[in-house]
Amino acid sequence: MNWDDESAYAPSPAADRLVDTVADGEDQAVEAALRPKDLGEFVGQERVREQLDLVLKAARARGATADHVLLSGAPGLGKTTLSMIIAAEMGAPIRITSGPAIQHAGDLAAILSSLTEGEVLFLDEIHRMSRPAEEMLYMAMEDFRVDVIVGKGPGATAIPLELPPFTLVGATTRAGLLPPPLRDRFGFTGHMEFYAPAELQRVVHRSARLLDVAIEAEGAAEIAGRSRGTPRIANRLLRRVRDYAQVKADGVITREIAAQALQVYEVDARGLDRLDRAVLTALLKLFGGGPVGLSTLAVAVGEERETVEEVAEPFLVREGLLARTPRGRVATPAAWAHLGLVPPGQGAPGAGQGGLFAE
Ligand SMILES: Nc1ncnc2c1ncn2[C@@H]1O[C@H](COP(=O)(O)OP(=O)(O)OP(=O)(O)O)[C@@H](O)[C@H]1O
Repeated sequence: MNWDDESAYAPSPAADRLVDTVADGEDQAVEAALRPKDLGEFVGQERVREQLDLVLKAARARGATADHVLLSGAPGLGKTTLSMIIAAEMGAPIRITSGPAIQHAGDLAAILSSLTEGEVLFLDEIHRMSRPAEEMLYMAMEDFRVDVIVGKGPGATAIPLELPPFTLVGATTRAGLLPPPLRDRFGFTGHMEFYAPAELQRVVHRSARLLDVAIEAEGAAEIAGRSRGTPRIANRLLRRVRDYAQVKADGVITREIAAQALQVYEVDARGLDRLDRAVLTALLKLFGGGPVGLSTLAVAVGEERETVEEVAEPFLVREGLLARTPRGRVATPAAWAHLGLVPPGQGAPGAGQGGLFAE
């Protein structure tokens, strides 16, 4: 994706998917209530948690401001939550902004110059900051100083401005997009992984308790298994299943209720939704499992090329259901199994075609 392109900021055509990783309005309204408040409450991410715990404890023992922290990982894995925990653990206030909101170096200078000593500055999508702002940030991170340019042209002068020590917490979906000079200025880098089902089950239990929802262990496991390794999706599915349990049952989320509810919302046992299944079904049924070109596949499902490539495929690839090869998209044996279809030539005699088109 070209980050300088205005269209990159437009909502994704699949933005209202229940399994979308980006927060919608409803998510934002409830997420504040569901965020863990300290490292002890933060589920999973053992390595990052343990290392961060050491960094923060050491800073506290020295009476110093914590080193700058870079958090990388997919949306909805808890980067914002961790930044708030860092501030809370350091007993410091937090300021939250994002790369796209800082288009001019002056925007950044205004924020930096108003920070108080020890404050945490959370910069989400740090890879989308403008180049001049990025260059100003280098100096601010290293020397706690910025040069504010006053005037224009030959008469312009740089006025140095001292900053109080602060902790920058940068978040990015792709650490590889950051220029090395910026990456190198972080004292600690934590890579957030997708969550294991057992961890998501704990997230669901915790959220259910906070939302005052009755849930059985197997109900939480059912939701966790369909949440694509992402707490934000787990919390969203939990809210939809809660609605279903209230309307169709006695309000208690059991395994059956969770499965029935998510069938209504078309999120299958592995977390694939209608779009994912449409792509996979076309690949298997129309193209015999591939290889097929991306454009052809997109036409077959009636979606834009970009939607298939950027919205549907990453999860299918991660799940080992689809492979991107130089000759085109190819389904894996797991894809056939997941949709209950038999690859051509592998069925019982006479079952090939029937299996291919079986539901
Ligand atoms: N480890 C965790 N334990 C419990 N809940 C979590 C955890 N990580 C995330 N959550 C929950 O998931 C939701 C999304 O988390 P958060 O906003 O921190 O993600 P993010 O990585 O910052 O996403 P984005 O990149 O879109 O800003 C929050 O409501 C939070 O409560």
